[in-house]
Amino acid sequence: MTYDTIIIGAGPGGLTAGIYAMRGKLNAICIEKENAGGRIAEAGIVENYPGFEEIRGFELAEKFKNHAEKFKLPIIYDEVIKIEIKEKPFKVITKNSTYETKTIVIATGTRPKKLGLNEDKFIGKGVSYCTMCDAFFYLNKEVIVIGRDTPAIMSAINLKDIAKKVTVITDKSELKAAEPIMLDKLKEAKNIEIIYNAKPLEIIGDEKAEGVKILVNEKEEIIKADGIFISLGHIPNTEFLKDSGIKLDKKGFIITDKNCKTNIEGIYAVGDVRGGVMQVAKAVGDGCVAMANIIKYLQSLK
Ligand SMILES: Cc1cc2nc3c(=O)[nH]c(=O)nc-3n(C[C@H](O)[C@H](O)[C@H](O)COP(=O)(O)OP(=O)(O)OC[C@H]3O[C@@H](n4cnc5c(N)ncnc54)[C@H](O)[C@@H]3O)c2cc1C
Repeated sequence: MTYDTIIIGAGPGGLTAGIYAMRGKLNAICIEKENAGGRIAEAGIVENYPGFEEIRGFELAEKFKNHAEKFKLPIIYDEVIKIEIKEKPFKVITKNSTYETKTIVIATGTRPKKLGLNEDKFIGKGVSYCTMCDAFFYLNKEVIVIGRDTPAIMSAINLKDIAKKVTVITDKSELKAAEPIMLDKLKEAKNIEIIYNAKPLEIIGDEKAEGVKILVNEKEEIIKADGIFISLGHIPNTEFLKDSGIKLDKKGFIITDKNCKTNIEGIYAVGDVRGGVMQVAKAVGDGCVAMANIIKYLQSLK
């Protein structure tokens, strides 16, 4: 069987594309390797997705999944390991099967670059990878940003007007910014302190993160804070596209046009995997735009 469309990834972007596909009466499936709902399930409270003044991340993820299921989007739990697009129909190859399709939506999101220390047990308990999402929980409190260059600078700038104090810990001897104006903002802020050449050794705390142990000037030190933001950047989940022919930028994000179309006719990318702003509202908007264009494209084939 050849599907009209296969959506890879069941996060907010993929599930929105799925809802539009089912309402457009396409023969569609969505393939998800972990949990339908995507990364928003990792968020504590979400306060910036319109229509929901305050909702827990996992509840919003569940709502996206239930909404797609209401329109009978089939979600297949499997991991896509390769796509073959040189000939039509395209082939989507998973660990367990091979599917044929006229169009593809890539909605595989990103994963955060990790510190590689003991941070996993503190996620949602004082450790976050997302200032845009979680800064407000540290209103008038002290926070640490661990990172390098633009991601760390952006996090510190996002936090400086909310937190009482921001301590940036970096293992570099300087921070390089994508735009020099960012460095001006960093220097102007009276509540940002930067500790250079500092190697993070361990997040400290029992139930909740309480600070970071660092090695600086050959001495171990503990920097205490109410919250810790890890800002080392994001890694797009695009390894399975290696050698596929789909154009990626130098960081591995998928290059698209304003309609979310990749360099290949019939193949679209939505949400975080396109880079730029990484928020649910954008992923949902992309899912809608991509599927509306796929529906037009499929009609043009008739
Ligand atoms: C802790 C945290 C808090 C956040 N808070 C907010 C917030 O308050 N507000 C906000 O707007 N945004 C927030 N975000 C960001 C938001 O979660 C993302 O912008 C959004 O989930 C992106 O949706 P997406 O569909 O592009 O990708 P994702 O949600 O990342 O979904 C991608 C899906 O693809 C699947 N997948 C990946 N590779 C494959 C493969 N090879 N085969 C099959 N499936 C695959 C993944 O398992 C995943 O389910 C937060 C993120 C985090 C981590």
